[in-house]
Amino acid sequence: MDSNIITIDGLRRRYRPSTPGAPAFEAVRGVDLRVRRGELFALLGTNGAGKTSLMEVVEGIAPATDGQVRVLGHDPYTARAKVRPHIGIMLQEAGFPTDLRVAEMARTWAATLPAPMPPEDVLAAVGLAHRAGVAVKSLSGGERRRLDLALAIMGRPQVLFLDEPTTGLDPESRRDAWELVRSMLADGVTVVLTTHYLEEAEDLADRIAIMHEGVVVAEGTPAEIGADAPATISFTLATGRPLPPLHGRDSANESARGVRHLIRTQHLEADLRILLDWSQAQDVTLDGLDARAASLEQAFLTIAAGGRPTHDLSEVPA
Ligand SMILES: Nc1ncnc2c1ncn2[C@@H]1O[C@H](COP(=O)(O)OP(=O)(O)OP(=O)(O)O)[C@@H](O)[C@H]1O
Repeated sequence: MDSNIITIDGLRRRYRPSTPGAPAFEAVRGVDLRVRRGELFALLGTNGAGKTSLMEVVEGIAPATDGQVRVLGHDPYTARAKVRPHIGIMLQEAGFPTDLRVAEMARTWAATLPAPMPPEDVLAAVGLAHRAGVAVKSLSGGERRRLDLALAIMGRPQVLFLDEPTTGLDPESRRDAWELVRSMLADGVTVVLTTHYLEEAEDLADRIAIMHEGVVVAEGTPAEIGADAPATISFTLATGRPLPPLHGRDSANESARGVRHLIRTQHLEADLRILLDWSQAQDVTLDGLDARAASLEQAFLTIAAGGRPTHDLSEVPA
């Protein structure tokens, strides 16, 4: 059996211009991705990177402008009837009728599914059992996200798409949602997640792709992506003076309290040792010294700043 449950090749999505004659906008600009059976794949990116535009095509909500997408072996748009019974979707904006009560909403949704889980069990799983009799429109933002999640998992999907599932949830509810997602993974469900919470991706994801301006600029396990990013060392010197030779690159800025140095390095320990030996020998203080290992967050910030982690790390030899 093919281990890839989703394949995406050369995907492009263009939006028609809102005014005649204006150029079309290409939100997804040639993306190739593979999602393996049973994994959690997280799609990250800056605002407007094209994540939702891509997800909508993979979910079968919108057609591709160009390229090929297969979900469970079918085109999710043209073969929607074959794909839809096996996928669960939690959109950013669900937009369901808000005057129904939570339990009615859950039962109504269950009636549309071939083999639903009992609605009461699903509401309990997302921590909404005590709100079953409340009108959906009266739920808080976080409670609505939980109801969205309940509806997405109710049909026992093979593939679950979660578009920013924990936005608006408080930290405890977020952890509860993660637990629920983990239990879905343990049951063999494949999960595709978009999120702005890097720790969520770092915690849950087997693999991650980071999008920027319509293309995937980094892909791998959280550790692989983080490892491509530089570690950083920062400190302030009261008076400007040349630093000793380092592996990493220094950028220095004048500040009210002296000169602020930011060193980006692939050799954190070695550079830190050089700096500490140097500061002791020179009898200077590294004020506000901060050293951070490479991380997914660093990789993301490098990309958001317009760089690509694997292309932006040329270092000067010590
Ligand atoms: N219907 C549309 N018509 C024209 N442009 C659109 C349309 N929908 C989205 N876009 C543009 O496409 C780009 C990608 O949007 P998209 O919503 O896919 O990004 P995103 O990565 O999901 O962003 P965010 O993290 O902010 O939700 C943005 O520049 C957006 O303005």
